[in-house]
Amino acid sequence: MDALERYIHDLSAPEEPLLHELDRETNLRAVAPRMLSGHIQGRLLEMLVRMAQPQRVLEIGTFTGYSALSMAAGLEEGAELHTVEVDDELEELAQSYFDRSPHGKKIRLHIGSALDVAPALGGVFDLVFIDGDKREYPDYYRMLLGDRDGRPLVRSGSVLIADNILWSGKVVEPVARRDRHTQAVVEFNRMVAEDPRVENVIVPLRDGLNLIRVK
Ligand SMILES: C[S@@+](CC[C@H](N)C(=O)[O-])C[C@H]1O[C@@H](n2cnc3c(N)ncnc32)[C@H](O)[C@@H]1O
Repeated sequence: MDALERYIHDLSAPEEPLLHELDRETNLRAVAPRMLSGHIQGRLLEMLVRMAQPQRVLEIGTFTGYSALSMAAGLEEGAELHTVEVDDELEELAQSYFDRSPHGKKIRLHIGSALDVAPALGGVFDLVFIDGDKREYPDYYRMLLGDRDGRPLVRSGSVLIADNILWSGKVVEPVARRDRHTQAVVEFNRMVAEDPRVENVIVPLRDGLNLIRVK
């Protein structure tokens, strides 16, 4: 961690001990621990949830549960967070941390692809954190806005937060060098920027967040 990063960490709200433990355990046990949101992004997600006061949150891509627990900490009592993970091997670890957290009872963990699970949950979501497979980002967006089956999963005023939308800077590489992940992230960002139904701003925190509000 460089001096500026250390400064940011030291002068932001500290990481909850349970989240610190989850970060460490993820680093010991998970195949790609870098996928975890981490202290500062987790605190930002918590803050955004606290400000938007959603009653119903959807997360696409639970991984070990760090971002779900961060968002749940910002949720009011009675509000709920549905988090969807396609890899059933992650279920036990994520659920064990949800069970230990005072905010865990607000979280419902679903195993399966969000493209199947989310529409089946019914209703609309006030806030969505998109953090699944980058190659599927355009499909997640179509699903959420109702462009797949005519039934939107969001409403006017809903907030979408998409992670990794700078994809380690590869989004500005020449077209010929782009792999499938990069192509999909570039397509997603363009879809959002050209969609008159939403307004958005890209925040260059960590690997980039696209903050999107449905008009
Ligand atoms: C970047 S990680 C999520 C990190 C987590 N949100 C956090 O901040 O700690 C992406 C996760 O999405 C999952 N995933 C990929 N495709 C998915 C899909 N279609 N539906 C649900 N989860 C999916 C992967 O298995 C992986 O665990």
